[in-house]
Amino acid sequence: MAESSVVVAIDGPSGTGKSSTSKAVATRLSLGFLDTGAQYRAMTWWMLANGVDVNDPAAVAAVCDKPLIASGTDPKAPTITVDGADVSGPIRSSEVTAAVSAVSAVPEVRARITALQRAIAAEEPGGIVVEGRDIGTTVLPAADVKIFLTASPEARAARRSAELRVKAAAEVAATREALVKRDTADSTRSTSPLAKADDAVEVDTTELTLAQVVECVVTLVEERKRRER
Ligand SMILES: Nc1ncnc2c1ncn2[C@@H]1O[C@H](COP(=O)(O)OP(=O)(O)OP(=O)(O)O)[C@@H](O)[C@H]1O
Ligand SMILES: Nc1ccn([C@@H]2O[C@H](COP(=O)(O)O)[C@@H](O)[C@H]2O)c(=O)n1
Repeated sequence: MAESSVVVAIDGPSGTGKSSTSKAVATRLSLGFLDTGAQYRAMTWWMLANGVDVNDPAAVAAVCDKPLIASGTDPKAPTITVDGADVSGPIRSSEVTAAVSAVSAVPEVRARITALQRAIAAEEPGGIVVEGRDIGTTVLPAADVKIFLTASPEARAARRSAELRVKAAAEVAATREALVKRDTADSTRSTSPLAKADDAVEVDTTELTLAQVVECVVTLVEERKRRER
């Protein structure tokens, strides 16, 4: 690890705080930030916009090299574009969220997006925080620091519901069900499933505030940098 450069991989299930933590850690340590879920969402958005049957892996594989997906890595203002158009809003729609696990399970999609992620990480000379599901296991197995965030399904559903301003008990329960369903699909696909790398540090965020999680990760990164000196 070069003195001034550090690569941090943050993985975990949905709603565990990967994006919020990664952005804050990257800002604190002046590193780049990459939201890899946004890239799978961008691919999914393009498939839906172009009438591709997302439940047909062969159809998805046949066209997944067509959209030009680009990510900006400033943690204070990350961007995601498809063929030059800003898709940061549309990729968060419920249609995209419901379809993304099917698209991200297609090996050809993963091969293309993994190559893109590695290229982006390599272009950040000062280092980067990359968050997703398979960063520590597959995309950047030599990352300097690997974190696997977890939280109970109840805590995650409560966080996501607060974000979406959902209050009714039935809607919170539906949010919980949707999170668990996506985690199950992401953990059981055959190519590069959601998994903790053997050398990742697991942080259960259920009872922690976001500030506490950020502090914990910054401490782990700084300890690693000290060991390297
Ligand atoms: N430790 C925490 N305590 C309370 N709320 C948190 C905590 N961490 C994150 N949050 C909130 O939970 C919500 C989900 O966080 P975030 O989007 O960072 O999770 P994620 O793991 O990246 O989710 P996804 O994988 O679905 O994109 C956000 O509203 C965020 O502000
Ligand atoms: N490294 C990754 C990151 C994400 N995915 C897939 O994208 C979906 C959306 O991710 P969010 O973080 O935006 O919720 C996720 O459910 C996975 O299907 C992935 O496969 N690998």
